[in-house]
Amino acid sequence: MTVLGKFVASTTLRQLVKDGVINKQGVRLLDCSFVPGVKPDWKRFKEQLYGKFEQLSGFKSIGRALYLAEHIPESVHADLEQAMYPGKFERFSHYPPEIFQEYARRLGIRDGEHLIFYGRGAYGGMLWPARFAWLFKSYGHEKVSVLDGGLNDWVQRGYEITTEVPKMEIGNWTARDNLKETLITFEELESVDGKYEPKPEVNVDPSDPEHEQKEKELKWSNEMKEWEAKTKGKMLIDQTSKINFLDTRPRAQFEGLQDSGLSPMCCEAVHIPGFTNTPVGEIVRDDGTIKDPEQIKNYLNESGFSADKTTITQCMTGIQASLMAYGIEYALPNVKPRVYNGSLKEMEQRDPKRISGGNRHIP
Ligand SMILES: O=S(=O)([O-])[S-]
Repeated sequence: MTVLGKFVASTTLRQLVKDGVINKQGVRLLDCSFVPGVKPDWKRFKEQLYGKFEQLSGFKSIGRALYLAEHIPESVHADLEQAMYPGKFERFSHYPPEIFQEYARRLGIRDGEHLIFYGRGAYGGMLWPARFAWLFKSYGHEKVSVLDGGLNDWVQRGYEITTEVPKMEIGNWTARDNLKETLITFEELESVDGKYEPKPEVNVDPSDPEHEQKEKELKWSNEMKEWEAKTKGKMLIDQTSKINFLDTRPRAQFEGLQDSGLSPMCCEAVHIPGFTNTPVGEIVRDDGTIKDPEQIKNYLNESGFSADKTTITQCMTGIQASLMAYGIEYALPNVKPRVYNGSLKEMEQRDPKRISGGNRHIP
């Protein structure tokens, strides 16, 4: 069988579909159509729905409706709202491997299979598929591909679509814990020499009338001064000359010329100083296909990226950052980027002062 690369052309996939390879000869095809909604209440989710895939699969999902309306033959629908869960700070949090494995098995996935992800929407429909590809890599599964140009490219070529849903048996896929290699956490970003020192906090509920007074006291306390002396400018996230910190959002959002989605109540401005803006849209051609590795390399180099440094990608909730990380691995296989999954939405809640670069918010 053809060796499948990180991005698979529609022509290659069509041949696999025609030859009856999908679902039969170790290759699986997953439609990742997804339309993000408001973040569900994380506490209620944790209590009632965490890991309950039977229940979760019964909820209405626009992504699933899109899949049911038309999809590539032999594909099954993979839903990000089931594969991940709303965390306290993250929009999409990672389940422990043994729970994610249950979800993957429900999709019918078996050990050793090659997974091809495709989708629709922005950036050639490759955002959600790349998020899934990165997710599987985070659980130790490297045999992943993304359909180049997504469903749109497939349909443009006049290839067949269907409404038929293949019947899948429960798979036997095994997840491994590769989360530390592919992701970076807030705690690690804010650690000093590998040790995380949490910022002192007021132990009074924000709704308590005493809260404001306690906050003022803490601000000028010796405890806070000591913490600042230990951490200021010394955290991993402060090492901006030694690490490629890439903010993959569109330029207008990075600069604050367009609504960034960040709260003006918490953040002074719109990006973290020292992060380089490398919009992920610039590694995708106008027709929605991925640019050549050489073009991606040149783009990164022109942005000040250095292949010798550690690379960390971020965006708002980890989606654009995943496509960028996946694209970097495609162009530079020796670079092993890590995605800051919580991204700016987590930073906004945990260390909003850090978001102080670029313009102030647009009115
Ligand atoms: O792609 S995103 O996580 O910034 S919404």
